Amino acid sequence: MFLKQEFSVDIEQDPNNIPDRLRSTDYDLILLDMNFKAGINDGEEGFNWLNEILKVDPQAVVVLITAYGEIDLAVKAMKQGATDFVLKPWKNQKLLATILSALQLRQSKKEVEKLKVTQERLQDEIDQPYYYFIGESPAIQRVTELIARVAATDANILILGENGTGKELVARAIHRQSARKDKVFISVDLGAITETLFESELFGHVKGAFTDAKQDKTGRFELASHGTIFLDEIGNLSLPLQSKLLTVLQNRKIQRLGSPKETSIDFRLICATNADLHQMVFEKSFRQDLLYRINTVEVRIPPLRERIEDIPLLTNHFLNIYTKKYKRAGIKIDKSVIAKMQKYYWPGNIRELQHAIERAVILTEEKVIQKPEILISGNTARREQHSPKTLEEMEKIFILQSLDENEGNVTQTAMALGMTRTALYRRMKKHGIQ
Ligand SMILES: Nc1ncnc2c1ncn2[C@@H]1O[C@H](COP(=O)(O)OP(=O)(O)OP(=O)(O)O)[C@@H](O)[C@H]1O
Repeated sequence: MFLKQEFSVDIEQDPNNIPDRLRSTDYDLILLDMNFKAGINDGEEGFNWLNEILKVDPQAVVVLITAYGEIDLAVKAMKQGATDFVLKPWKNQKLLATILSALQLRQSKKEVEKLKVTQERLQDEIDQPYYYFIGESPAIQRVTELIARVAATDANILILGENGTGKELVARAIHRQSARKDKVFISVDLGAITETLFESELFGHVKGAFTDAKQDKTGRFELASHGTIFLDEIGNLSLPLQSKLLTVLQNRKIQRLGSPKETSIDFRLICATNADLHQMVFEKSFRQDLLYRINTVEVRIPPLRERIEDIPLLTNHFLNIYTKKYKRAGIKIDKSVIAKMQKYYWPGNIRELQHAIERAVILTEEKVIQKPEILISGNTARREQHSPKTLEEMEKIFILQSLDENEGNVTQTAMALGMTRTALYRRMKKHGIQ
């Protein structure tokens, strides 16, 4: 009755029900009597139940209470994992003080648990090889400048681009240049989370919230506290999940599944998608209010085929990485092969280029790779599937095609195009063609 004035209290008369109760409810503290059978007062039962409790929840905070107290018993209790020991008859104020300090311990244990998970995430981050965002093309320069400008603000960012264009890399670059750089960067692939696990993954749950919820779980938003949360493939969210996410973004509060408590969270939001969200809004498959909430600034990353000037640079970058990794120092790629690579469509963008180079480094027996087949599987004419949007782009493609037909011979290409070699070189330089 006394404790009920301060706390929410469940009373259990039969200790045999303890394990079931612990599995279904997350108790902050257990006040455990030591003798349950008439005539037996050696406290052994109390010790047995203490062990059972700690088996179910090693983090449990248990205060033992008994009328038959001796120092020895108290010492034994603490050794076996009890948090404190209270003697009957108790003094209310003393009992309250004991309980409050035990609750503080419980809070600290929870904090430690959360920090452990955050620490693991940070370690994952540190273990990630740090790849610089490489590119000199005007298109990429514009992206780099935009990153620098928006990173310092806390604005919500939406990164748009085809698969493999470097959206996650850009998100990490924004985080690294922001005031939150010393805090955690949490990446969530929404495309990989099932509908049923969405809430539990993102917002967390408390023990017993559903059948498999055996432990409390910290959600990704809570983990991202004071840091950055990166929601990849946001275009894959179903409409009901979009509403749930919107509520969190509006209130900046989360509620763990099964918990009545709301927790305020401070995070910076970066989203990415390869889908055309504006079109999806038009088709009513993406909520307009959610789009407005996430796209304070939009960063568009152009596909690789629209910045072929970067191909030699990226090729060198990945060659460096993989020749080191596979101990194949000295492998080079012939210029003619690079020219062919610049004509390829690269549907998988930089990720495809990266994998192509890794594969080539593993497979090649030559010091200088002369055969484009080892790098590009498709036929280079696939570029034609992509219709140029500007005159500039058309000119570039035309020059590349002509160079291809003339097997890279600049004099013959210039003749075929009806221009001088110098004029052709000037144009090739402008378009970043090697
Ligand atoms: N400009 C770049 N410089 C160096 N490496 C890059 C660049 N852009 C992308 N990469 C590399 O290409 C790979 C794919 O990049 P990332 O995962 O960021 O792409 P994404 O657009 O997020 O892909 P998806 O849409 O499939 O999630 C990564 O290994 C990344 O390091």
